This record gives sequence, structure tokens and C-alpha cells, in this order.
Amino acid sequence: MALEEEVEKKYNLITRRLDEVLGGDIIKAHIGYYVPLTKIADFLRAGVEVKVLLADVHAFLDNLKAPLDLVTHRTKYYEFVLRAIFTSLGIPTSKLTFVQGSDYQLSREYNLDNYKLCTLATEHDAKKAGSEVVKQVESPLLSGLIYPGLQALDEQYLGVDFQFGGVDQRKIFTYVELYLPRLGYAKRVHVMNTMVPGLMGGKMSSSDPDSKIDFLDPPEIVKRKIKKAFCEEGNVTENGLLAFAKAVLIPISELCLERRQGDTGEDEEGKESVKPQKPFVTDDAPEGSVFTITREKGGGPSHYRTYQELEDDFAAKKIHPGDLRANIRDAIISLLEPIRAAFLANEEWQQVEELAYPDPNAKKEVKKKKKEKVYHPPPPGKGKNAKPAPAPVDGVAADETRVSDPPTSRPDGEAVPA
Ligand SMILES: N[C@@H](Cc1ccc(O)cc1)C(=O)O
Repeated sequence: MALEEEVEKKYNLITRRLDEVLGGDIIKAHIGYYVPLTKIADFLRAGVEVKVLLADVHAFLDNLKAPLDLVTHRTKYYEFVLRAIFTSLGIPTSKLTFVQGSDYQLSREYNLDNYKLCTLATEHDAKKAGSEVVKQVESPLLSGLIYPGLQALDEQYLGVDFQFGGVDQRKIFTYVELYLPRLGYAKRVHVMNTMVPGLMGGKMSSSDPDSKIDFLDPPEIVKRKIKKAFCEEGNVTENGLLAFAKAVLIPISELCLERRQGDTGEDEEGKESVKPQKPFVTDDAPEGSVFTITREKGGGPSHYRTYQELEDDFAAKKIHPGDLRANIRDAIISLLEPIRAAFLANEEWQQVEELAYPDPNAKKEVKKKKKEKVYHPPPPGKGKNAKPAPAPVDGVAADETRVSDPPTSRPDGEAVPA
């Protein structure tokens, strides 16, 4: 293949299905941030070196979103999740690294650059930059103002060529493009994914545990959430299930299909420890299909080559909501199965999970020390009939020890950056 053609092919892979690319003409390949996994898979397959920033410092700069003592555990937890997902999809990970923000953000140089940036950027611009990412509160904190600037410095200190994030990062990205060159550093490219709506329709929310499916949700929880999802016959505009199919299931199915067709994008070692996920189609599906709808009440299966075909059929009421629900549910269950299995087989990951998401209902282990009874003899010279001092009133609280309830499930906290 001619070099140009190859570059073009890689560029197309890097930019497909993105919402927007700013300055894409100077992308060479290298580094990405942030998650939406099928995109990162595309980057990796294009030979890009991907660094995933586990932005612990940012997480607490943003109104202490993640308590500082939990952040380290959560970043470890994310790393386990992400690695398991890439493995399950058969994506080579030798070019994937995870970097913890605090590993370099506390250095002298970084901080000096931050101060320099603070003398260049206006408060107005910093505020505007963070307005869609930093939680907006009545009495905004200073930390929210330095947040976008640190995101700018990260590009330089991670040595990346482009940064990838959700389209919610757009204002930060334009701020970064404006100010990084003013510090004397190169302007980077920014690529943005669309935001994935929640299953209930609308934006995904970590405060509504049923609006998203966790990577470790067991089948019964997936079933419950899918059952609750809003899905009305013929309605394709407010349809969390279709949105999920579009943003996650079909891209993954496509990816798996491409891998099966031999476009493996493997790294030099080309090793795969786990058989990659099967596309979400039945065995009788014609070649090139990426999704199958099977029907419960008669009628044969329908196979789709693109998301649009699926949406069109749903709009034309050729797919019953019940059938869409059931097929999406099963696809999600099969997608999560290897992740859960990896989790259950990995004790270290399980421990990290408990530390990262402690059960808020677990009772603290209360162990009161027995106060020892001390006999105070009467002062000398008070004679034999003197009474001993009374026992301390606040004394013995024996057997009040409670063993904390074992955590049953992981509370839905922070979304894994995805
Ligand atoms: N702002 C990103 C997190 C982030 C932080 C620092 C960065 O350098 C990059 C990304 C978010 O909202 O999730």
C-alpha cells in the first residue's frame, strides 16, 4: 500500500464517527486521552501510542468530586476495567499506557508553568472554559479556575500530539489551543466524541444508578435496567436503547467483525490471550451484518449492516420495542460477561473495588476498649473501714462490637471515563 494511502486509512480510522476534529490536518498519530473505548481501539489499531490519563488531581479540583483518599483506588480500578475490556475485545494493548496525573503534576516545572499560565490567562476565559465540565456551584471555587489550565499543561507534559475527549470538553480544548502556544508550547489537535445518552434518554447521570450500565453489572441487574429503559414503538428520537446501540454496541460489533475479517491491527507480538468478542449477529446473518434482531413472537430475524438500517426499521415499526429491548439486553450481557469473569478471577481488582467504592451502608466496625476497673485505695491514714472508690461510670461497654456487613454491590459512583 502506498504510504499516503496508508496514512489516509489510519486517519480515517482515527476520526471515524467523531463529532468534531479541530485542526485535524496535522494529526500524525500518537496519544489519546479519555475513553470511549471503540475510539481508543481505533487509535491502537492505527498504531497510535495511547496514554490514558487517570486524572486524579483534576478529580478533586472539580469540587472534590472524588474524595482524595478514594481517588487513587478509583484510578487503579479504572485501569483494571479498561485493560479487561481491551483484552475481551482482542485489542492489542502494548501501545497503551496509563498515567496518573499526580505522578507528574506535582513537579516543580509543572507548577511553575501553571503559575505562568495564571499570569497569562484571564479569569473570564478560564471560567468559560470550564463551564461545561467543572461542576457549577453557587460559590465557585478557585480550583475550578485552574482546572482547564492544568488540562492544557497535561498535553505538554504527557508529550502528546492530540487529545481525545467528549464534546463536552470543547470549551476547554479551545482554551488550551489559545493558551498553550502563549506559554511557548505547541498547539495540539483535539478530537471529540459525541456524548452517550443514558439508557433512560437524556444525559448519563451518575446520580441515577439506573441511567447507565456499569461494567461489572451482573445479568440480572442489566435485565432490570433495560426493562426500565424508555422505548416506545416507532420513537427513535427519545430512545436510550437505540442510542446505546449506536454509540456502543454497533461500533463494537463492527470492530469485532473487522478483526474477524483479518484486519487485526495487531502489534508486533500479535498475541491475544482471550478470544475476542463475537459480533452481535446470529450465525445465519449474511456477511457484513453488525446486528441481528430476533423476534419472540414469530417473524424471522432481521440482520443489519449499519445502525441507520436498524433505526429505519424501528421508525417504520418493523421492530417491536419488546424485541429491541430483548436483543439489546442480550448483547449487553454478552459484552459484559468476560469483564465480570476477569473481575471475579482477580483478587487484587476485587480488593481495589472495595476500597474505591466502599459500601456507604456498611456499619463501621465499632470496637470499644474495655475500660479496666481500677481499684483506688483510700488515701493513707483513712483507716481500714474506708470504702473503695466507686467503679468508673462510663466503663465497661463489652460486646458492643459489630462486624460490618459485607458489601453486596458496588454503588454507582463515578462513571468510568468512557
Ligand atoms: N476534563 C476531563 C478530564 C481531564 C483532565 C485532565 C486532562 O489533561 C484531560 C482530561 C473530564 O472532564 O473528564
